[in-house]
Amino acid sequence: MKYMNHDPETHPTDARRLYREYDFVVIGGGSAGAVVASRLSENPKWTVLLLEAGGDENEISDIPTLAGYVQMSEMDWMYQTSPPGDSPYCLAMIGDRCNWPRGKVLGGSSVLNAMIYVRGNKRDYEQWAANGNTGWEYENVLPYFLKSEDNRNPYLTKTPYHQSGGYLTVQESPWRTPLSIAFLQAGKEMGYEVRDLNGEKQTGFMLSQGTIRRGSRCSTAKAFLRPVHLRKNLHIALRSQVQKILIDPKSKRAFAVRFVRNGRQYIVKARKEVVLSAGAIGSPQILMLSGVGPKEHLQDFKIPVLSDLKVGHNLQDHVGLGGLTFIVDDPITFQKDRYQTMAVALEYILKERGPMTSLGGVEGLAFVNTKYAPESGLWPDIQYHFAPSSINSDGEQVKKITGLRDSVYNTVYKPLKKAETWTLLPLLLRPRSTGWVRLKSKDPNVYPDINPNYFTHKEDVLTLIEGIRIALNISATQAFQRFNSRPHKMPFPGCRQYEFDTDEYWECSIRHFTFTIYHPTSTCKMGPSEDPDAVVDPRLRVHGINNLRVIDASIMPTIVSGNTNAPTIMIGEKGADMIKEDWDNKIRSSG
Ligand SMILES: Cc1cc2nc3c(=O)[nH]c(=O)nc-3n(C[C@H](O)[C@H](O)[C@H](O)COP(=O)(O)OP(=O)(O)OC[C@H]3O[C@@H](n4cnc5c(N)ncnc54)[C@H](O)[C@@H]3O)c2cc1C
Repeated sequence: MKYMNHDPETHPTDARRLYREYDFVVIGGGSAGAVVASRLSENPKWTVLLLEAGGDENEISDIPTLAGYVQMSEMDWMYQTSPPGDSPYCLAMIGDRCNWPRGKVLGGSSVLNAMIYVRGNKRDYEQWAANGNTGWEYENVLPYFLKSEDNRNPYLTKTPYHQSGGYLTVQESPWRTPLSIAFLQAGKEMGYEVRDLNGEKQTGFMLSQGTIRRGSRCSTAKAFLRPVHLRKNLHIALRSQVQKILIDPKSKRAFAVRFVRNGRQYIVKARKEVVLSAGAIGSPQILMLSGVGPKEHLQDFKIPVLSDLKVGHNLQDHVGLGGLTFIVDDPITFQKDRYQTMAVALEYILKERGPMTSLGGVEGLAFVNTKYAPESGLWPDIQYHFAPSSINSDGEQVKKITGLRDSVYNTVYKPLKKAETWTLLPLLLRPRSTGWVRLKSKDPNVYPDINPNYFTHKEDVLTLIEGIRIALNISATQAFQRFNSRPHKMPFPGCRQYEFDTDEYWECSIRHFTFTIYHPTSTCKMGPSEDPDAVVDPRLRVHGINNLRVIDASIMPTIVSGNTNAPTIMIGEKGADMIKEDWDNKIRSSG
């Protein structure tokens, strides 16, 4: 028992008896919320309540290669995009709708994600700052990336861009296929550098860095909440779904939160602040239900408007072509039959090594420039995820979680059942097309309308087509030709009328196998009061409302050029520090 108390990896307890009032109530224990709750409760004089709609993570979600199996489980909200309008997408999926998994579990989407650790490009943050978000320049956010980090690759911690000793363990997977080396060699052949893409420059190729610890997933719950599970001033309430933030209409002060737990409704008060960290879908939904959002939209649902803000607008996501598959001859790829064996499982359990530590199957990453990228070459517009597997490699699990239609799977991927395959996912880093999250009902249990509006801007389509052509060039390098790599040319049933490799063929393909790696952001955009689209100010306080902040991926003014988990954790760190600074200043000025 004593050992359990002191083990920094003992799971936090689900608080049974809650106080009526806390200094801070944090809504959502995801990538950002877990960080915020952990950091705020460092002050022993403050009481903090963390409300999380889901339960706890488990042994399955801990295993990196099983990342895809956590989707569509009870840990997943299982959102879907609404069917598209004039700009078609997700046509290869049942009902023309893409699945949008989000974590409904302590640790949030960091429990479902592929664990890839990428910080984005310096210029992303310079752009945020240039748009009025003072304090978010790269030099101001880098210290917060470092503060979290416990990097376990010594060659990286020697540089000024990495740190050890933080809560969040980051490391390369201890295992990889030989094709990962071909991927790096291909990059060199094409004139790119193999470098730390989280370091000085982002352009180039590298082996994936991931949020894993001793071969297992390092979610933000594991990283930031387990080590503080003995703190008396931090209560974590699981299976507690927030319905509304209560805001006094006169003073415009957020003073309490209403939530449902085990079928009962509760109200808990916040003495100092309410912090909303429910993610890019949950946060705008809760704000709108609480009277903060676009006036006309709220009036449609007869919700009294307390602050007329563009909540839910500006939805951004990284989108690309899924299922771009290449075939090789040698038995060196990641196939279910080859790697889901007892020997592999034992290697993972006993040695914390082996194929099961592979980061969601993504072994390599690259950032490259199409002809549309800025001339400096330092702000790439396409990212690749390299996987030594494809849609067919994991039985029908990938088909299930992507929602692929039988007709597509059976004609394009099923014939590859026995083939040795690998995949490149070309992803658009800075999409011009933006979408929205809107209420469908006043009922908090009804999921909102999620419309990413992919490909409404022609430039997005053209850039992605360039990205696909560069991917074909990667397969054509000597590094991959050693394995006789060639593209799988079977068209999607809806694209048979186009000749392979024409622009029309690729546009049709991306509108069919539209693939997101689930990076929705920007629905509660950060910006100064002059910015008509801003929801929160640069200190993450909701415009027009007192004592309410949003701290999660939804505040990004523009999506970062890279995977969004690490930047969201950084936002959690910086947001928590701003709260500390602001309350410190208040005490000083009142004393
Ligand atoms: C399948 C998948 C793969 C991904 N792969 C990667 C990757 O490899 N690398 C990467 O960098 N990024 C990846 N991402 C994206 C990344 O994980 C997210 O950007 C990040 O986790 C977002 O953090 P957040 O704090 O904004 O939201 P979340 O982490 O989603 O947290 C929101 C939390 O709020 C809770 N919540 C929501 N509504 C309520 C409510 N009403 N009441 C109480 N609680 C509520 C949720 O249950 C959740 O725990 C992936 C995402 C997914 C889904």
